[in-house]
Amino acid sequence: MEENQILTQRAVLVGLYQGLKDEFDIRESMNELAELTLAAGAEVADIIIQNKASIEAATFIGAGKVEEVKMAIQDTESNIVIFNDELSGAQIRNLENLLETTVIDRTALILDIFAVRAQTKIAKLQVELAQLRYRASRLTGLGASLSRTGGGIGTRGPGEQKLEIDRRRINERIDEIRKQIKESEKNRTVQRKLRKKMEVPVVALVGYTNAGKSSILNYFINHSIEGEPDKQVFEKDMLFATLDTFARRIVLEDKKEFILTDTVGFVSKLPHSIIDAFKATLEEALGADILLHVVDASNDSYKMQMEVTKQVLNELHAGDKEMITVFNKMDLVPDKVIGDLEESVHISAKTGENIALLVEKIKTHLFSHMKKVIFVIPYTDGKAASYICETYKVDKIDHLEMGTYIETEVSEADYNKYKHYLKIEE
Ligand SMILES: Nc1nc2c(ncn2[C@@H]2O[C@H](COP(=O)(O)OP(=O)(O)OP(=O)(O)O)[C@@H](O)[C@H]2O)c(=O)[nH]1
Ligand SMILES: [Mg+2]
Repeated sequence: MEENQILTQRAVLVGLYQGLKDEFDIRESMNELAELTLAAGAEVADIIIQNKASIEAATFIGAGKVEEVKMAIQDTESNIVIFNDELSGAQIRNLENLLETTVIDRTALILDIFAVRAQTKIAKLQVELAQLRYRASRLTGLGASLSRTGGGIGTRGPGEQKLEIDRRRINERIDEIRKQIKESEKNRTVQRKLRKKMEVPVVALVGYTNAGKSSILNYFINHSIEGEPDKQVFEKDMLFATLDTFARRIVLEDKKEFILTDTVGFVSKLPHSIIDAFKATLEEALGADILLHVVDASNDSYKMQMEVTKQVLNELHAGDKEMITVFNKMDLVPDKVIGDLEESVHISAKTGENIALLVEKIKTHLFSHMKKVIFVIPYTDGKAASYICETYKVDKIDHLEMGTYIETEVSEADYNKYKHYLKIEE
């Protein structure tokens, strides 16, 4: 029953822009809204755009446009209207009364996709948190919508406690989820500390949804010399295929290793509630030593997508992190002159083109400061010897008369700190 209802959902999309200069932007934005609608499992029946200098307080679009939308609903036998901008609770209620059908906004649509895609416990909690926040801020107007049941966009959620709960219960649930998220964060922090201690550097893939982040991670997993090919991550040609941060250990041919993490993709007008709810996991990923900003070079809107990614990174205070821009899907771009940034590389996760170059760049960033050393540490400084052994990958260790002999590679800071123990060449 429910499946059927989802399949037969037909949507009229409505967008508003102000002034001529935004005309191109609104088309880009509406195309994306159409893709999001498809990703949520509904069909797009019609797209209606209004150019209007000011927003109508009660109905967002003007009265004439409301009539036009109503006609479109009837003509196309649609049963949902999706607005490209965030609506207030009152606007949704007014529009639902006038249009006599379900009205949702872009935020609710994105939240809905997230609700369906969330797999792990933490992702489910984060999505529920975002949904509850969205609902809490619209309680006054959302009377009809809140009691909607029966499946379809706008009614799906990870928990069963999503409908007909009043503000107090919503707040209670928000507190409860926050606690649970914090609890699982504690475990992650322990893991992160462990990693830091092992000095395995971390590289994070970030970027617009569908850019190819998971495909790049899978390519690295396949080519890691201590491979765990069964640990491939999910990649698919759809928006928001990845909702969880996955981390995989990658070992390069020269035995240098790093952790590569995949993250949730970004999209324009990514709801604040989502950024907020995913902040904890995103911030963890963004604590990486370097970010790979993955761009779908074959997408006409790639410049806008790069801008959006940068904005979201700024919002997460990761805007000035070390970053390599990775133009991906170059196999689909016929003339290969695209965004020539200084720290950029043009690859294809599909053909493997230029991945070797990307690896070189990653290595330069992660390991160029490392120094090959031979220490002989006297037994009186056992602390230093055990620190070196715990922190770095030791190539050779021996117990000589004068002390512990260690061959390894250390950071510049530790090189300076322990240089008095360097083995003196004879
Ligand atoms: N032709 C081509 N397709 C690619 C390339 N890299 C990825 N794709 C395809 O692009 C689609 C999206 O790839 P994903 O790796 O899932 O993208 P993502 O960035 O992880 O997307 P989200 O998880 O949704 O944020 C898939 O269908 C991939 O097969 C590439 O280099 N060339
Ligand atoms: Mg992905």
